[in-house]
Amino acid sequence: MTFDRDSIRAFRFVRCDFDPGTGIARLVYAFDDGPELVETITIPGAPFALDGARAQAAEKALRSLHLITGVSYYKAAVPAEIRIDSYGIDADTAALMEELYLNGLGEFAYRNGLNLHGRIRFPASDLAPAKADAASLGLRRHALVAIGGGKDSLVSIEALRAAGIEQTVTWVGGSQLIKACAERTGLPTLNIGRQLAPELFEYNRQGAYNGHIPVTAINSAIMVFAAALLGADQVVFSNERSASYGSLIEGTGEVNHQWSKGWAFERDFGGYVQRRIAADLSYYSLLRPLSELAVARQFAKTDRYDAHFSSCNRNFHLLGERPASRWCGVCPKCHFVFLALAPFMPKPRLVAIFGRNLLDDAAQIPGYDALLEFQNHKPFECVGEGKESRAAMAALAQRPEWREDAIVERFRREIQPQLQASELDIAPLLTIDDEHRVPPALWDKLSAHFAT
Ligand SMILES: CC(=O)N[C@H]1[C@@H](OP(=O)(O)OP(=O)(O)OC[C@H]2O[C@@H](n3ccc(=O)[nH]c3=O)[C@H](O)[C@@H]2O)O[C@H](CO)[C@@H](O)[C@@H]1O[C@H](C)C(=O)N[C@@H](C)C(=O)N[C@@H](CCC(=O)O)C(=O)O
Ligand SMILES: Nc1ncnc2c1ncn2[C@@H]1O[C@H](COP(=O)(O)OP(=O)(O)OP(=O)(O)O)[C@@H](O)[C@H]1O
Repeated sequence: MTFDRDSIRAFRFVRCDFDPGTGIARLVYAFDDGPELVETITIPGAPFALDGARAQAAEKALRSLHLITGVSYYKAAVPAEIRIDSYGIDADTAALMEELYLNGLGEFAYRNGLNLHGRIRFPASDLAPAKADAASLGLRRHALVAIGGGKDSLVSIEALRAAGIEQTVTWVGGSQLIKACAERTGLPTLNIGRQLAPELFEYNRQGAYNGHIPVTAINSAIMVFAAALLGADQVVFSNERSASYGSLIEGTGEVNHQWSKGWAFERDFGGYVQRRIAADLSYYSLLRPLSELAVARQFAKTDRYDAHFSSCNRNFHLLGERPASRWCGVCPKCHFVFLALAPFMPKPRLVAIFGRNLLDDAAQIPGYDALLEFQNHKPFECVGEGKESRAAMAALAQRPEWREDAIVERFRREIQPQLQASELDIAPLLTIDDEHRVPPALWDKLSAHFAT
């Protein structure tokens, strides 16, 4: 099996199918006439018996999953042509996919020196069914809540618990760390299986293009498919408002590593689900109105997960080694989460979570400079905005227990004098925004919960 990315002309969505007897969905792709690349998704709870309307919604959710998950394979060669062999799509669907592939592969394109503008064209077909609003399926009031092992989803889970919403804590893939967090919630759990086509890893070894993909969009599409099968009316993510802002790169503009965690994706995909899959299925992020710092403040309210959670992405590789402890201590996410929690937690508790004090380690100065957007741009990672890092650091600079630690002391001496004091106030960054898709009745219950 040889892979020569430059000779490939077309990426093909070959077919997708779902076996209700086993709960296995098969998503099939190919480059030109090459081997079939088969990704499988396994939804626990089979056999599934679906009536006419639910079966139709599940089929539509399966197709959108097929289209979204294709991004992992398409990126290997980014050929000029995209073909869909076994079904048609309409202009609405094509537009959503073009938006997702272009923006979700923004960091990938930047790092590979590729210009994808005008290149990604999903073929809208005349054979696609006429545009029709999706029906309501009479889904039961139940939330499938995505859990990622980090602080954000745990904040949502506790908020939904406080609001009395029935929930199933749901994750994709085989992470033991996520499993441990999910079990710690004490709530019902659902672990969805996902196996990428193994040929992709071989293609990577042979020089395929590689880089970041919009993994939150993939997890979202998987969970919407699961909700349609299981009859739940809500898919809840925990993407904060800070995720909508990318890194500002000189000469390039904004590149957002976490584009599919941002508002534009949530708005457009959530609208698509209600328009095209099921009118009573809501996809939303419960934390959209909150900044990263506001989420950190919520997380600090309980120590229930201190010994279980980790936001360090090095835990989540499919292949290769994982860090020896839950926090590697040297990556942007470790840096940021330590800093974001510090204003809201007693110092001994925070140091016990990480096993060390990252703010008293001068070797971490370059990492913190990037977070502060000082002589560097925000890292390509899931971290808060530069203004949040600067405000958190300024708050610590006033605290006797933090101000002499190496990184805080250096911030006071070298960076703070160059900044406007008015921009370093933490309070305005903790305000609740009103741009979100949280169902109004739930938001009425939760806005007070999130305000302090
Ligand atoms: C864990 C991680 O950060 N992985 C990124 C890393 O991948 P790496 O090559 O080091 O190892 P693996 O994760 O084991 O993946 C092996 C290859 O598989 C391909 N692949 C994997 C998953 C997938 O859904 N599609 C794929 O095509 C890929 O070719 C891998 O090389 O570097 C990769 C290249 O930059 C990243 O794509 C890997 O990111 C994962 C997809 C991932 O799950 N990352 C999340 C921890 C993550 O970044 N979450 C974001 C959310 C933002 C968003 O939705 O865009 C975040 O926290 O910022
Ligand atoms: N394996 C997964 N399965 C399902 N959802 C996931 C998975 N990994 C991450 N998510 C979800 O994707 C969104 C973004 O993930 P992210 O890593 O930012 O959140 P987190 O793990 O909850 O918190 P943190 O930012 O502290 O890591 C969250 O809603 C999270 O629940």
